[in-house]
Amino acid sequence: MASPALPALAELLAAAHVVSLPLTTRFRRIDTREAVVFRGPEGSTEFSPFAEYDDIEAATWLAAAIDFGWRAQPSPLRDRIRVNATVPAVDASRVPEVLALYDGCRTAKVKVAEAGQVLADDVARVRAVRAALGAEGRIRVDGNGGWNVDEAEHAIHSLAEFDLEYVEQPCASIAELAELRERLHDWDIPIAADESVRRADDPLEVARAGAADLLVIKAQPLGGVHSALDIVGEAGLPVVVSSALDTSVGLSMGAWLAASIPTLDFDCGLGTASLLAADVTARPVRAVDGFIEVERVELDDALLTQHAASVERDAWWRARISRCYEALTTLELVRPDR
Ligand SMILES: O=C(O)CCC(=O)C1=CC=C[C@@H](O)[C@@H]1C(=O)O
Ligand SMILES: [Mg+2]
Repeated sequence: MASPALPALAELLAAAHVVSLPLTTRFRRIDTREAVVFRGPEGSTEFSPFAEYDDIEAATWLAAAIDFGWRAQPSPLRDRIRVNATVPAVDASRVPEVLALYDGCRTAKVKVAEAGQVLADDVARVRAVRAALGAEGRIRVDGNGGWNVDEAEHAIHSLAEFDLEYVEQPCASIAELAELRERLHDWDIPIAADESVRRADDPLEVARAGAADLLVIKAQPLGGVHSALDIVGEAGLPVVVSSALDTSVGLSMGAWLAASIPTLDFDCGLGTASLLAADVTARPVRAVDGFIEVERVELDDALLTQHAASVERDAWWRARISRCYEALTTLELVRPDR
């Protein structure tokens, strides 16, 4: 499929606001989230690849921002999305305080396998989540590729008593996921792929390899709503739409994607506005009674000014946008299938 025409770089830069938002809880080893939000002709949109991503990887996130801000979106099939609470790798004693940030969520995703922690930390955290949610609650864990196959097998056996809905990216590689899936065959614990989708050269490889039971799908890393929908259609596996720790604008992109997927059986990881201590809109996309609304987000000028990034960071992001824009014109060489 040919890429739609890009807006001019000058138009993108003129529409851009670079912000730095404090987090309520340390997550992915960061305390502030930097993002660029834009007022596009179709509505507000976001570009917020993590700082360590190179320009080629970040260019796909820019394609997503352009898609959502400059291109008409599919008609949503639902007007609200059920979301999960996201529990960072905090001490078990902090679990009630973190869960309290998510109004009415019946599902929690718990970070495990954090560098510098041990399995007992994970077990204590997941135990505290089960105690807080009760028997009806759904618990999934996310290892972010932090275990090898033996460690993952051992950890999952230790966590199985808490009745896991699935385990997200327990190991880093597709080959490891496939082996672990074999070993867990009799345990009936599904494996979800996240990094093996969003950071892979080919997001469908993990599905083709039969290395996962479901896919975690994120709008920005997959090039936007249209592109992610194509991937979901081709993968033929159940999916969970999740955030990239976006501002409410990026979350609205994720919500739009989730609302456009015909079958959505899992609660989505789009409740993460609760991890931000500030946002770019007066009406943040936060869980109410366990759901977020599917709607366009209005940027708030006062908040954009209040949380504007420093002059240096603003210049860094604008230079990054310019380089990614340049890379977008050559991206087809990198990903010939899209
Ligand atoms: O899925 C969720 O519940 C929230 C989003 C989330 O966990 C993540 C957002 C951003 C970066 C990732 O490290 C992380 C993830 O691994 O899924
Ligand atoms: Mg993940």
